[in-house]
This record gives sequence, C-alpha cells and structure tokens, in this order.
Amino acid sequence: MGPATSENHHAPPDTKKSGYDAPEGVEIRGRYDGEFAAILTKDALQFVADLQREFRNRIKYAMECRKEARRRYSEGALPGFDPATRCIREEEWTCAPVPPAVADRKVEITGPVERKMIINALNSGAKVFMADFEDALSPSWENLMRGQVNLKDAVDGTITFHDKVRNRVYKLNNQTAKLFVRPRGWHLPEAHILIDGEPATGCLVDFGLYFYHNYAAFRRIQGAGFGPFFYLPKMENSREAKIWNCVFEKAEKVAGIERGSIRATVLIETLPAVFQMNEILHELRDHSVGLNCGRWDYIFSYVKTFQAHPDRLLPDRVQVGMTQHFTKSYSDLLIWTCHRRGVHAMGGMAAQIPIRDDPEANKEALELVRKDKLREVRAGHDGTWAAHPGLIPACMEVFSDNMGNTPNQIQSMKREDASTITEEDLLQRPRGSRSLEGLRLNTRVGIQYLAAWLTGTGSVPLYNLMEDAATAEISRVQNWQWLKYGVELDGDGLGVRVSNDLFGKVVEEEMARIEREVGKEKFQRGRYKEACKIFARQCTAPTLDDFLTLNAYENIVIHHPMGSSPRL
Ligand SMILES: CC(=O)SCCNC(=O)CCNC(=O)[C@H](O)C(C)(C)COP(=O)(O)OP(=O)(O)OC[C@H]1O[C@@H](n2cnc3c(N)ncnc32)[C@H](O)[C@@H]1OP(=O)(O)O
Ligand SMILES: O=CC(=O)O
Ligand SMILES: [Mg+2]
Repeated sequence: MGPATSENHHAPPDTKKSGYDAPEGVEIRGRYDGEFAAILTKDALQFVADLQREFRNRIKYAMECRKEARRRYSEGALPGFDPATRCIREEEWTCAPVPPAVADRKVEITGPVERKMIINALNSGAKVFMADFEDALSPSWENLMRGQVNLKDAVDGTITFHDKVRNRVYKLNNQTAKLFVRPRGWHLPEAHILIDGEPATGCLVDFGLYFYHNYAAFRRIQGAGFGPFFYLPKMENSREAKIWNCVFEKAEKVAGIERGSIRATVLIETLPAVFQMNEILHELRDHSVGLNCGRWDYIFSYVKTFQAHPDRLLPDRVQVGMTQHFTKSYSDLLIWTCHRRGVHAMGGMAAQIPIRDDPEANKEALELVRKDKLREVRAGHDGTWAAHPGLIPACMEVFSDNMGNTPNQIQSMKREDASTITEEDLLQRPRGSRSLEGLRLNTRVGIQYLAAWLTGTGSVPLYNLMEDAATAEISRVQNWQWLKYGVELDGDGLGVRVSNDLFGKVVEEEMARIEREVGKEKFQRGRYKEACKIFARQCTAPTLDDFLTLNAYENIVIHHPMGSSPRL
C-alpha cells in the first residue's frame, strides 16, 4: 500500500483536516488519535519545527557530503584518516566525565519501542535498555507515535500492559534499567509531518518529541541530574556528530538545563566513521558517553563503501564475524580511542537468541553468545548488547566474572597496543568462501524480514537468529554485489556463477520454501509477494540503493486525509 501521489506538497497547514493543533507551517498527515495528540501538542511540534528549521540545511549538506564521499570511493579512493584533523587524533584531551548513573553498562538490552517489550526490557536485569526507533523498528506512523506514548509512560514510571489472551498484567519493577533512546538515522524522512511543506527529518521528530516530553522527569527519576541519554546511529563523519552536538545544545538551552546534561553514545557502524572516532568524540566531548561497535551495519557499510570494488567481495554472511582481521581491528581501535578519551567502549550484538524447542541447539547458541562476550570483555569493552532477556544472565556473568567489581574498564584496559592499527588493518578484505546456500539464505531472510517490516515489525526471529534492518541489509547488499560481479560460488563445490537467471530461480524456489515454512494461510495474509518484488528489485538494481528502509519507506506511508502525499 503506497501513498496516493499529488503535486500539492506546498499546501498550507490545515489543522481542521488533521485534527491536530499544529503551529504555523507544520502539517500532520498521520492518523488522528487522542493519545498521539497528547504527544503532538502545539508546543512540542513547535520545538521540533524549530530544530528542523535551524538544522535542515546542514543536514542536507551532510547528506550531500555522504554522496560525494561515496562517489570518490566508487572512483577508486579508499576511506582513511583525515590529514586535516591529525591534531585531534594526536593531542591529549578527554570527554566530560561519565555521569554516575551510567558508569556501569555491563549489559544493555535493546528492542523496539513496543509497549510490552519496553516493560520487559526495563525489568530484564540489564543495566541499560536501548529503546530503538532505528534498526529494530518499522517506522510506520502507528509504531512511531505509539512508541512516543510508551516511552513517556515508561519515563514517568506509570507504564502498564494487559495481555488479555494470557490475562497477564505487566508493570515496572522497583529497579529498572537506565533508558537510552536511539532515534532514526539522519537519512530517514518523516513523511507524516510536513514542516514548511517538506517532510521532517525523522530523527529530529524522534529526538524532539521524546526530549520535549521527558527531559524533566528523566533527569529526576532516571539520570540523577543528567540526561536524557541517547544512542546515535549510522553516522559517517564528525560533521554529522557536530550537528547532533548543536541539536543537544539548543535543546538544553530551550529547556533551561545545564550544558552537557544530554549524553549520547555514537554507534560506529559505518566504515568511513571508523577513521573519525576521535573527531566524533571531540565534537561531542561534552555530551558523550562513548562509542559502540555496531557490527551489523558496519559489515553492511563495508559492502556499500566498496560497491565499485570487485576485489573486495564478501564471503557468505555467516562467515563475516568479529574475528575477521578488519572487524577485530575496528573493535580494538574503538576500545583504545574511547578509553584514551575517558568514555565507554561498548561491544555489540551477537545474533543468536534462545531456541525454546531444542535444548541442544539452545545450549550451542548460548555458548556462541558467551564466546562472543568473552572476546569482548577480554579485549577491553565496558559492556555489551543483548537482543533477548534470556541472554542477560549469561552476558552479565561473563562481564562480571572478567571485570571484578569495577563498573567499567575505562581506566584498567587502555589498550595502547591498538595505537599501531593502520588503515590497511581496518580495510583488510574479509576471508572466506561464497556458496549457493549463502545466496539462498540471504534471499529467504531478506524477503521474510521485509515482509515483517512492511506489516509493522522491525525485528524478527528467523532461523534462530535475530534479524533487523542492519542484518537484513547485509543479505540485500551481498546479493547485489554477487549479482553485479557475477561471482563464482565455490564454497559448496558447485562452482556456479551468480547471474540474473540463477537469482530468479533462487527467488522462486525460496518463495516456495517460505510458503511451506510459514504455511499457506500466513503466506497469503502476509506481504511476502510485495516484499519479494521489492527485495528482488533492490538486489538487481543497476546502482545500489543507499538503504533498504529508505527505498521501501513509501510502502508504509499512510496519509490522512488520503490523497495528499508530499514528494519524498
Ligand atoms: C543490529 C542491531 O541494531 S541490534 C539492535 C536492534 N535489534 C533489536 O533490538 C532486537 C531485539 N530483540 C527482539 O526484537 C526479539 O528478541 C526477537 C525478535 C529477536 C525475538 O523475538 P521472539 O522470538 O518473539 O521472542 P520470544 O518469543 O522468545 O520472547 C519471549 C519473551 O521475551 C520478551 N522479549 C524478547 N526480546 C525482548 C527484548 N529485546 N526486549 C524486551 N523483551 C523481549 C518477549 O516480549 C516475550 O515476553 P513475554 O514472555 O512476556 O510475552
Ligand atoms: O546497530 C547495531 C548494528 O550492529 O548495526
Ligand atoms: Mg545498526
């Protein structure tokens, strides 16, 4: 279901039509709901509009710079350290001290801003809950606005949920995880909110509404005078971090709270950003609580950055883990950089999740998670991510056993040995083989993920692994890369070359397999055919789409009143 199209994207605001009381120049095209109206107040929307108006040109310029960098990489240039910012990398400086409320971040659970999951995550025993508007959330109007309602109730401590089928009421424990919120990346628009006739920037909507409604309660209840806390995704350059820093400063000024109250952890999850870690921390030095190894988007970004480099093709997705030389170098350099600057170096997400119906497989999955966490804590990471509450005891045990009573390893694991890591280390080609089974799995996973995303679910269990937008991206771009360069699949001894014909056959067979696996009824009810069309188009596109979610976004936009869509 796509939006109806119209040329009328500079129409004046009409609050009578939308039902919302929007300020001058702001138009709401999303469905009216009384609960949403309590979030989309005139003052909150004015705050978002002020952010949009002040920063829109800088955001557009930053997105142009991304394109320009991509053009250079496609002409053969390699990403690397910027000679112009050498002094930032070489001089001694530190970020503002870590707020006591988040000194200990040994295990952080992540999940979409869904009501029951928020309660479960906050009660999970993790130190932090990263509430996600990005990789784990399908950004439909309903999900985004419900997410804001849920977060407000969570910060206020009043959130409850009644599971009518199981007659179970969920509410918060006395002790809960500290809340971090991850807004969308800079690239995603919010098509249901127009500001001066243009779709708003998605992350300014997520940040602005959440900050506006929650900063005071958060600082009182959660942050011990600091906060709110954020995770910032998918940045490529310190220029983008500087915009966030200015957004934070403006928000602090408007709210009348001390500069440096807001704190954020930046995900280093693009290849260009690994060369900018000092610069990113420097821009955010009064607002930083560290960096995080967003490994899945990082692998996706490796393919995207090298889309025109046939000598840098990825092996099967399952073979690209954190023990490859390029990913190990990235994690080691991140730890050294963060600890030198006095902030947390957070680990990332192992994709395994509990397997309920197979104790032996469950044991193996848990063992893989333990192994991954042991590698992280021994390397010097201060904490890690868990996708599921069932993994928290094991992750916590590994980190606690290896860190003793200290809340973090910022002082004890300096990792100065990592200072010798070079550009070559960070770019080294991943090793492994490619197989037809890899192509099949990418296809099966990509289509099923997209089908879930189109129906409003942004993170799903598939074949006993967590799949979200970042992991699905790897499936998509890997297929694209293999098709583009007609690679030979030699991993299973078949030696066939990937071609449009082969891919067409694989898509057909995998769709039949998906239908068998999910059942005819679910297959018919779901959006599998639509997902298949989008996924196949993305894999065979002559030029690589920047983001799966950006490309597919118009399929989840629903405007009210209908027939009045802006151009994205
Ligand atoms: C690359 C990245 O960006 S990683 C970060 C983004 N990705 C994520 O955050 C993924 C988060 N995890 C999830 O969404 C889910 O765990 C999935 C989709 C992987 C698995 O979901 P399911 O198979 O439905 O989980 P399962 O049925 O085992 O859930 C059991 C219980 O745990 C809860 N649960 C599962 N995962 C989470 C979570 N991450 N947070 C809170 N509660 C959770 C469920 O709500 C359910 O609760 P209930 O027993 O009260 O009903
Ligand atoms: O956001 C995390 C990632 O791995 O991507
Ligand atoms: Mg990510």
